[in-house]
Amino acid sequence: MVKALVIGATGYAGVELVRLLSRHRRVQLVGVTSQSHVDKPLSFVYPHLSGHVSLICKEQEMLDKISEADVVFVALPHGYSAPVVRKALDSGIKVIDLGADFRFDEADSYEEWYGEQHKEPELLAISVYGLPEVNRSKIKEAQLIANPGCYPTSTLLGLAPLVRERMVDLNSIVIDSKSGISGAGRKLTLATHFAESNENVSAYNVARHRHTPEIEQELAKLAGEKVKVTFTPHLIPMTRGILSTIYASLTEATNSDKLREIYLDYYRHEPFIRILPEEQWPHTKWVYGSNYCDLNLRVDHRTNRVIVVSAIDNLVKGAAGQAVQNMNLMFGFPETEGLEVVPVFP
Ligand SMILES: NC(=O)C1=CN([C@@H]2O[C@H](COP(=O)(O)OP(=O)(O)OC[C@H]3O[C@@H](n4cnc5c(N)ncnc54)[C@H](OP(=O)(O)O)[C@@H]3O)[C@@H](O)[C@H]2O)C=CC1
Ligand SMILES: CC(=O)N[C@@H](CCC(=O)OP(=O)(O)O)C(=O)O
Repeated sequence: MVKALVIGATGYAGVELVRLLSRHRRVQLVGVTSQSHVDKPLSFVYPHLSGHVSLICKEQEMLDKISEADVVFVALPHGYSAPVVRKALDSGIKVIDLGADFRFDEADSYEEWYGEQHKEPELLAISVYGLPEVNRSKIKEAQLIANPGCYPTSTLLGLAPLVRERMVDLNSIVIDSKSGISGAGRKLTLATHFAESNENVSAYNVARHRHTPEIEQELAKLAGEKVKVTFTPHLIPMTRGILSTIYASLTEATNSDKLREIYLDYYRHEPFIRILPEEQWPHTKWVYGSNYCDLNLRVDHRTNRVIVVSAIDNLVKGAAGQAVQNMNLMFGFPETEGLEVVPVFP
């Protein structure tokens, strides 16, 4: 059994990790931490866990527990992971960080887009960007995984085959994404207030969302050259899910059938990627609660552009599920272990 600790278990990403890990046959949860619910049972803070998880929330400083863990999941707001990650790595424990702290190759990019100094810049050299469909072999050897952001996950999986094959103009990519409210975490804010978010759709952080450089960095690795994208996120009144609609100009005339074949081939061994039948366009409800990323695409011959649509559950493939998938790879478990759930519908 692998012993796991979840730091920040009382957040939406952390509690989703606890839900998945509580059913994982090869994992024993040995500790959960919280900032504001110390000494309360986690199942009191989140009653849906009653009867499944009996752990008491501890304060993060109680990291002496760390010595008995084999893996530590960190689900803290960005900027807070670094000291925990350092401590775990120094104790020889593998780390999967769900925040943004270790996603960039360069500390300068983090500092520019997150507006604060990086606290452990030297660890960036050993962190592996945890997108299994792209980085599987590196993940297997990693000590530190930077779990991708939810918007980048939906976008990169939608674009990887086209960008790796250089079938699109790398300066023409436009990404329009819509996220459910849980993407903003459990903390209360005006933007996520019911009266202000219900029956409302709005764009935010236009031309300056912090996931833009993350998407560009990973696309550049696939393409072998710099990529600049236009990325616009929207908040929409649903609980979970991200739908990304991606537009790009084709470098050569091609047709939808040919591109579909490329996608089917590229993802043929991927357990969590579903290329939908021709007339079915991804719905967030079709992936709800699951680790799937549903994709479909079509060529618009009038404009010679391809349109790719991608749907994930932001808390599963966009966070906790992907983290479990990464843990499975790091420990040599079957990649789908603990993640074989049928999406909840309707
Ligand atoms: N929500 C999502 O869809 C996704 C989130 N992520 C990432 O996961 C991480 C967690 O996000 P999310 O779960 O949404 O956020 P939440 O706000 O829901 O949870 C944050 C967690 O961190 C704890 N915490 C907050 N501030 C501090 C602090 N100063 N010191 C120690 N602990 C603290 C909270 O404790 P308490 O509850 O006790 O206050 C809680 O457990 C973030 O880095 C986020 O970027 C990644 C992908 C998707
Ligand atoms: C709706 C909403 O607010 N979404 C968050 C993205 C959440 C996320 O997963 O991003 P990280 O993993 O990088 O934190 C945002 O736009 O910042």
